[in-house]
Amino acid sequence: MIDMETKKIKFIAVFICFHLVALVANAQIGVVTDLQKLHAKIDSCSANLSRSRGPVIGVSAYQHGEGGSSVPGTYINAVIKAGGTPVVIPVTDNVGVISHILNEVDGLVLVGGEDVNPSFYKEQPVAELEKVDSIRDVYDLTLIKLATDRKLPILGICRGEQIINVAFGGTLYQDLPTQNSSTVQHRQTLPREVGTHNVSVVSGSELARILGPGNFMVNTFHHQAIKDLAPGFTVTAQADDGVVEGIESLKKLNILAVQWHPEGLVNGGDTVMLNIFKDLVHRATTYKKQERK
Ligand SMILES: N[C@@H](CCC(=O)NCCCC(=O)O)C(=O)O
Repeated sequence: MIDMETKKIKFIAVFICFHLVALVANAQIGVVTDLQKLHAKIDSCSANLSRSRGPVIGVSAYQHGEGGSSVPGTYINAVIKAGGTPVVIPVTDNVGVISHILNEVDGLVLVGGEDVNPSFYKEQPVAELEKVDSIRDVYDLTLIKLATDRKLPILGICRGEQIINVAFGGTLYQDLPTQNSSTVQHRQTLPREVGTHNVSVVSGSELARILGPGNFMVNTFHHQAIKDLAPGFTVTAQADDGVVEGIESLKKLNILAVQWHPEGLVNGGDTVMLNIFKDLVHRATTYKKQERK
């Protein structure tokens, strides 16, 4: 018969072990310049580290240099802080490669970048259209098609929100200042860790459940925005001038997107905006259990 005292000791022992594993799971090696010390640090991490990390989150990239791919570290760090395991998806037009990678991830982040070619929403380019990367457009649209075929959870950020809208039949203002001028500045010069304009989150939306209802100061780095909302989506946040700042899919799809950069605010210590990434990790964890068993 195990008496109460023994039960208490066992509970405390399990509690301490759990927190030790959680601490080790976030172990960072830091800067080491001696090979033996580096190997010792790696070995000191628990063998079951990979099992204690969260779902694998694919992160889209920019084309960089001669056919290279890159993504700002703020996106990567926000996924890690939220408990996910980020993997950068190389920019390629090889559908087999993208398909193979999406078979191995549990969620997807579509990051920011260049203007979307207006041909994808059947418009002629205006003079104020900025840099377009047609290979990046095809890559992002391929990611969206293959990810939604798999019912993968998606988080779109800035350009990511815009190209999701285009992918499902919506359109964009090609240049806000000339096509939808307002007093709200949508391109800040202050660092991305600083919010510079207000957004109102629509109560009853998933975004309101994630952030809480009401108003938030967000950062802003865009001159385009959603004009006609794609069918099957709803607006979840707007700036004071009515510019769409958040959308989410209705029913079947599993897509949430924002025009601002929560990863930049997270980089400045914003724990409320971290909840946007924690929501993606939660959705990815559910996907992993239900769709990839
Ligand atoms: N070109 C579009 C989208 C702008 C955008 O994604 N900005 C962020 C770039 C930096 C980053 O990826 O963090 C527009 O101007 O509206």
